Amino acid sequence: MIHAYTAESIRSIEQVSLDRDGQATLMRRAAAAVAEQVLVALPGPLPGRRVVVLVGPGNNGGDALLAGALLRRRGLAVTAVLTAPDRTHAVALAEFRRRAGRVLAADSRGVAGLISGADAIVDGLVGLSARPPLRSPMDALVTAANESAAVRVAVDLPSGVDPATGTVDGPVFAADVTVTFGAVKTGLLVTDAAGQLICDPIGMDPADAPGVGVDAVALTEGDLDRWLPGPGTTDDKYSGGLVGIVAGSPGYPGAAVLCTGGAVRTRPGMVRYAGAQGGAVLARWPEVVASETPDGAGRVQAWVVGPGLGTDDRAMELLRFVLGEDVPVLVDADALTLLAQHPDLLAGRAGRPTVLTPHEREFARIFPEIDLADRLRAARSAAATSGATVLLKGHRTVVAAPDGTTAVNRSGSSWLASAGSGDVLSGVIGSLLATGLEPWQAAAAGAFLHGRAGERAQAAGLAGASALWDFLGRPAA
Ligand SMILES: NC(=O)C1=CN([C@@H]2O[C@H](COP(=O)(O)OP(=O)(O)OC[C@H]3O[C@@H](n4cnc5c(N)ncnc54)[C@H](O)[C@@H]3O)[C@@H](O)[C@H]2O)[C@@H](O)CC1
Ligand SMILES: [K+]
Repeated sequence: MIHAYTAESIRSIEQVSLDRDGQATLMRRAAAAVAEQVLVALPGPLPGRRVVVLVGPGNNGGDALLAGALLRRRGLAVTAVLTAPDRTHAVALAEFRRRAGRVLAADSRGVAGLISGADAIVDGLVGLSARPPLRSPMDALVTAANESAAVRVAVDLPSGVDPATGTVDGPVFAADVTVTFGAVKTGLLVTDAAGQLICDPIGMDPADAPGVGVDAVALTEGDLDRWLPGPGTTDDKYSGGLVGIVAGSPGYPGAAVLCTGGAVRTRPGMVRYAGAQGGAVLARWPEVVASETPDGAGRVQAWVVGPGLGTDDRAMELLRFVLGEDVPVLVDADALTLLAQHPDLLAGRAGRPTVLTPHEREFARIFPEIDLADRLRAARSAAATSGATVLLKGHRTVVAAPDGTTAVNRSGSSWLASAGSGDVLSGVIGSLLATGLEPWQAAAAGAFLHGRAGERAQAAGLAGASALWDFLGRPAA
């Protein structure tokens, strides 16, 4: 699991190391970590390779200059472009000059050509103290860097990203690799500008800083192995999780099949389908037990309601029934539209585990007063006000529990933005809810599995939401 921290927490963690090791040591370690990644990213003979280091006025620029000095020692041709020559980190600049690095002011002639012809660009414009949007000349340098074919390496954070929220306002350095120090900043989980994320402790340890807590997490494969062990010899269909699906309507029979498939392929428990599309569901999933209505379905340990359900009176009746049940309920798609029209339904579930899985348009319908610009804050405030766990879909899906526990999903590809993909996700999360995972765990693990299935389907050259089914299981060792 990746733990991420607010910028304020990072500063507290950093302070402990600063007091112990001193700033010069931390900067040297940071610079070494950055230089190493530039070398990794530039295969082949190194002497003469052209590196441009973009240098802002703070310590982030200092790290970048010291990394540039190390690269000079390896024989690379390094030019530092200074955005504020009179406020540049003096010690780092002196070291860079001592290694015969070339120094230019950002407004010098030839900077644009250097950037476009570089083999690697190191972004040391702004780090932890960044307050986007980037001001001139940083904005223009970042735009030029993004147009270059060079490998882009960000120091601590891609400039243009808000460290706390991951939001972007204006140009942002589109990093291939981000080398971050001490601990991951929350914004790095949310942004898609960071590329490959490498966290070098440089001697910092969150455990050293009293009172510092994790702000958000991102799951990794190991978490899934821990949370979802394979079935044991004493397991039966009940211990594997028994999920009920209320989905599909005459207009959208496919949603019932897609959603049920997500559940069938996620856990080895049992899936019940309750609704009018039992014929279509059973034709594809013979292992499912189908009934006409949820009240006649028999025992379930969690319900999923909404995909393709429609928004007519019948759909409303089904939603009312399911929300009246005591087991965990996941509300998706058309059922979210109905919830937006009848907020009382959710209020009536106080204390019973509920998961909402809106995309941004659905979210805006249910929570019209919440600003979506900061997706992390939006999901958190929706969870706090509704009492439900909220999974806000997006390129980086965010899951927030009512108590503020937050996960950001880092698996997946844009391939997942296809029709029916969300129906599969609901089925996946429903089956995880039925195994007894906490709602935020089920939602976060479901988003991870779904994203990973998207990556694997894409790698196999397959498209269409039903392709996800075959890739939800544990990858073969
Ligand atoms: N404190 C320490 O001892 C260490 C700090 N480290 C580095 O230091 C960085 C933080 O350094 P600083 O606090 O000096 O600040 P930064 O280097 O992040 O930012 C420098 C300055 O940029 C300006 N700025 C902010 N937003 C801007 C915008 N949108 N447009 C234009 N200018 C903007 C501000 O005046 C800010 O003070 C970390 O990200 C990391 O790279 C590392 O060297 C590890 C040790
Ligand atoms: K940076």
